[in-house]
Amino acid sequence: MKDRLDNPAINQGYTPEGAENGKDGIINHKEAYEHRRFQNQKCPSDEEMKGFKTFMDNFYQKCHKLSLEVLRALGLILNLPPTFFDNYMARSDAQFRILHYMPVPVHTLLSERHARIHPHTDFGFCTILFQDSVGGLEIDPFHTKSFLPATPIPGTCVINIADLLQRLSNDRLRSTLHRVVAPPLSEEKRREIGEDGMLPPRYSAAFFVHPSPDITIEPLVGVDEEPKYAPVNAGEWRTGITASNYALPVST
Ligand SMILES: O=C(O)CCC(=O)C(=O)O
Ligand SMILES: [Fe+2]
Repeated sequence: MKDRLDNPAINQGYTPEGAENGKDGIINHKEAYEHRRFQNQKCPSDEEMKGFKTFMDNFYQKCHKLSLEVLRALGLILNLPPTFFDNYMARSDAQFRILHYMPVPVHTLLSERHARIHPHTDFGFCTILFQDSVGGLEIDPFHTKSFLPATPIPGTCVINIADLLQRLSNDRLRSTLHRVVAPPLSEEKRREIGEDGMLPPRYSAAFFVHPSPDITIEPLVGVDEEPKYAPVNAGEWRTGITASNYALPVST
């Protein structure tokens, strides 16, 4: 398919169900489209989908602005000056992902080998997550395999810390382990769906905030504090993990 995401260095386009599964062997039931700031060669044109690119570009800009404010707020917690993230974010090219989790048989999603999205941490700075009212998103704040529902609250979004902020903050901020599984169902809903019925679809949108690709992420340490992580180049980090998630060669 011409619109398919196939280049981890660009990480833009459409991903069908089954193309991105967990390394833990968990099968993911989702499809997604990724939009970028500077490169959108695989975005459907106005002839193919009228107004889609304009809508995505506009929403993207709003999320980009919000991401700068979120980072400023997180910087306050870390005692960093308000301009600290300016250079980190000057050439930021976040990945805006829209997700469709298709209807799936209840018994499939309740089996351990299946999920809407397997347990993982995101790997940029942080993620701004918008979810519909269906539910099923869960977080494991202390990485103890004890997942709690992140129940949808109308008019709000979820902010997840991701791996590069954990590294930069030398573990002061912790990357959020999360997954999407079957939503909690009332007895009545369970009866209505039945043992062999289908769970309703779920829609969400994730804005993955990544720093400028040329930046080095090196832990900020105090006097007498040891860095827990080696420095990494943000662009190589992103391309490497994307290639591994989609089982694509790095050099395509
Ligand atoms: O759909 C969601 O709520 C979560 C999506 C997610 O975690 C991801 O795409 O990395
Ligand atoms: Fe995620």
